[in-house]
Amino acid sequence: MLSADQQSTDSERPEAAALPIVLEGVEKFYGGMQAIAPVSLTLAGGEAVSIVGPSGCGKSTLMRLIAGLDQPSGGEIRIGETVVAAPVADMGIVFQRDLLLDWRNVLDNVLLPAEIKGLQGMTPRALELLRELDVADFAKSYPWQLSGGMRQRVAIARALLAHPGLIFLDEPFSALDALTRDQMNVLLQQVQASRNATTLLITHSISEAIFCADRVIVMSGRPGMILDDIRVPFERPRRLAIRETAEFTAIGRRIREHFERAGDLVG
Ligand SMILES: Nc1ncnc2c1ncn2[C@@H]1O[C@H](COP(=O)(O)OP(=O)(O)OP(=O)(O)O)[C@@H](O)[C@H]1O
Repeated sequence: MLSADQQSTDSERPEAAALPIVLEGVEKFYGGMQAIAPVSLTLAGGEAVSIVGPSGCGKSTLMRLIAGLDQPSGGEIRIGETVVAAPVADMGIVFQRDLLLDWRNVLDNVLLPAEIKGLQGMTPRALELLRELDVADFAKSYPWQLSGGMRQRVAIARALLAHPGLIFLDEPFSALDALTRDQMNVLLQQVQASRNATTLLITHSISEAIFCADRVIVMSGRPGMILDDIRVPFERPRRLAIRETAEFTAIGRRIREHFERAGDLVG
């Protein structure tokens, strides 16, 4: 017999519709300092987009503006038909620091957004996500018992819990060792491929930006502006071996040349 928790329906909601994101002349000043020069950009619903650029060029600022966590100094951001003026409800977000609560076990960490939003019966959904991210065996463990890669898997599960139509990832893997980061890149593109969410990934890694995205936006040093917008042609699911192909290498070279020209080095 199902428990009361399992009988509820929030857990079975369909994936949210993937929404397009439109930026028109978006700029940001902090005091007299221009962090972002006017940026215009359209992300199609369901598109997986990476933003790569030198440190301090405004990548995180841009993501915060799109997520409604900060307001632009000029221009407009729309998600679907709605102008962003407050934190966006339909989003899952993953940061470099996983922000897991050490006193809650893994399952309860994943369920935290459901508690905050008052969603009922999300335990089956949370367990299903932990299975998808290959950490179900650790559902009753505490974050401090997990490796960095496992913690980020849990953070991704938490971000996906409420079926978000938008997934934002701000340098999610930059604290991980190289091998774990490769595994997480494969996992992320699997997660993207099996969902219909618009995904924005911020990264310093050119290789990660290409591997995980349908499109790479290259930003200049501060004030951040768009230098290039590159379509990534590889089919999904992707294997790490595509990084050795001439096509992948050529995209990497094209991105690197922007930074070499400007004197910025990116990993
Ligand atoms: N709340 C703030 N108040 C004042 N200045 C800020 C604030 N947030 C960011 N900045 C400044 O705006 C610029 C862009 O910062 P942002 O964090 O968006 O860059 P980034 O490209 O994400 O950098 P990194 O790759 O190093 O994380 C930086 O010069 C930063 O110091």
